[in-house]
Amino acid sequence: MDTFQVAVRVRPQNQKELLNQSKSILQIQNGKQIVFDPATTESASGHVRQKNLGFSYDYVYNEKSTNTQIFNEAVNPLLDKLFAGFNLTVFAYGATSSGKTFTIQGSQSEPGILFQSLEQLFKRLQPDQTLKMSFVEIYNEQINDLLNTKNVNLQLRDDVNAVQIVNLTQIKIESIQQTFLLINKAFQFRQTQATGENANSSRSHSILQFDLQTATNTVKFLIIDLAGSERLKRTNCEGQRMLEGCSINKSLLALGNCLSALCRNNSYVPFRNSKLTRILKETLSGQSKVLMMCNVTSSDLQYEDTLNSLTYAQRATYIKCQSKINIQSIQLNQTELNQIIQQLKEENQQLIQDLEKAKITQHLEDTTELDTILKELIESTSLLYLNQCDRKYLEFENNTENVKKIGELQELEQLALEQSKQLKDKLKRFTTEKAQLKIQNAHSKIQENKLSQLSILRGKIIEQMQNINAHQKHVIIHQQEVFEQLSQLAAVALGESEVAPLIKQFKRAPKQTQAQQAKSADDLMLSQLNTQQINTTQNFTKNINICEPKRIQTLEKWNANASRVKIIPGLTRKISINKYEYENQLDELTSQLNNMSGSIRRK
Ligand SMILES: Nc1ncnc2c1ncn2[C@@H]1O[C@H](COP(=O)(O)OP(=O)(O)OP(=O)(O)O)[C@@H](O)[C@H]1O
Repeated sequence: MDTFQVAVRVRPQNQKELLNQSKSILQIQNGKQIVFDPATTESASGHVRQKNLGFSYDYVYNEKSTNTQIFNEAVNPLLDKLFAGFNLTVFAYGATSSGKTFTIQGSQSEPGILFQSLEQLFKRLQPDQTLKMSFVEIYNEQINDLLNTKNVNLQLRDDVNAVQIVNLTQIKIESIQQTFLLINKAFQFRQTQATGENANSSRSHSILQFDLQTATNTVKFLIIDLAGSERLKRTNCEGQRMLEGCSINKSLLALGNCLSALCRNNSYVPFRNSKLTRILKETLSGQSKVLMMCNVTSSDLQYEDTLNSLTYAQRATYIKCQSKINIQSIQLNQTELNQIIQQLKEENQQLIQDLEKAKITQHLEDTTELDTILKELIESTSLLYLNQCDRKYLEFENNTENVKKIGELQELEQLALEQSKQLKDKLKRFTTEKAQLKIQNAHSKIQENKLSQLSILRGKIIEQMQNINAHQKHVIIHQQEVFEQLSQLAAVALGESEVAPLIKQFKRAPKQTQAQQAKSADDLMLSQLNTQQINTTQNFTKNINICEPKRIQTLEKWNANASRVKIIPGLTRKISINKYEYENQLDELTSQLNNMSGSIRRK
């Protein structure tokens, strides 16, 4: 049995996915293999992508698989190992709303693997063994005690082999009922919020630990429900939710980096980069049996997320660490000894096979390592371009509310950039012709990703520009009409000699700009957004206000006549109004013009 096992679970499509008639992009081939975007798939948008990527794992579960089936096949055998003296960690990974919490906690009718494990723990517990429990969450890089809510922001302390959480509450548990109550209460304190994708999204990583103790030995069983990896755009998160999202993504990226280093057997593994990876150091460095439950949906609405999760999980399958039995001073009965002997035999067999493989296929291992690095490079550059394009679009929107998001995206870009740089450095040692060819292919793929992200960005910007232009065009046409009416009224109030130059200036302005600036149809349309024209309009309305006394004078003269007819040179319409209509119209038109100028400027 491998020390690090990976199971993938595909959840049934949810209401949103069904309503959108989304297509399935996953094809489960057997209990161990899955094809992403198989050759026959067509997405909801009709666009055929067909990456046709095959992945294999220790277990693959489909939409109909139940928590009980998963527990019996993947978790229960690991509990044997726990009782034989091995530490054990089960963690759920996946995008937001992919079903992690459902797998761990389950529902009333379908208890998750946590509750099923608990039943087994109590069933197998020997009189000389005790069980203790602790429960924390990591929220925004802060560790909070879920068994004592006053105990927040706990610190970590490095011991020889493990990292300890200082002042952590540990409660001795003696019955299932007592433990259920404690856990259910603790869940209420866990940070959850509604996001665009999940009405009850976990915003923290939760780590539940059971210590199985005898007089001489302690083994640990960790059940971890990670917060969902998320693309900030998809979850529509802002403010606090967005900060949480960034912190979640950062710690998951740190975990991914540790997994990569482990699968390449690097001597240095960057555990210290996040609280999550510091806590998991003991688990991941071979002192624990590990089951990673990777949750995904088959819907093509989550195309990128599913691909990312499957790739992340695939990387974990390369980890070949040897778990050590957790011996302090251990007294084992015959059955336990037999189990350990069997375990050691299996591992020994595995080692012999690995050694043989290593001797014969040294260069193949190099190729595998190169493949892994290139795969990660493609992933991290894709993430980089995605973030860059998201940021560029926010910058284009030029909205003050975006400033914070832009800063956060820049931070993520920086991380992805650093990771890509490190990976590129690693590529330098692969110098054979075959390796160079692979590297060249990967670079073409990276370039392709970049171009496709840029073309999406370009499409979004053009669409937005067209919306803006259509709006501006409409406002300008309307503005000209209003201006014309206003000119006539103003001429009555101010006299033609004062108004005529302003009218001339107003009418001439667009021609100058068009001639100077228009290079294409788009430019021509944009040139109508004429600052000079707006300025003239504003001056014009200002003049009318400044000339208020003159206007009153004119109006007084007007009293003598009940109505008046006037034609202004250069304007086509006649006006025939009385004093009150005149005043009302002038006020209304002036304010309309001001509003429109403001509207154009804002756009
Ligand atoms: N296998 C499944 N069968 C039925 N319903 C499921 C399954 N998996 C998930 N769901 C439902 O999908 C929704 C989202 O699942 P869940 O909350 O477990 O996602 P999550 O990955 O924990 O999300 P987040 O990271 O946002 O906390 C829930 O309503 C859950 O009941």
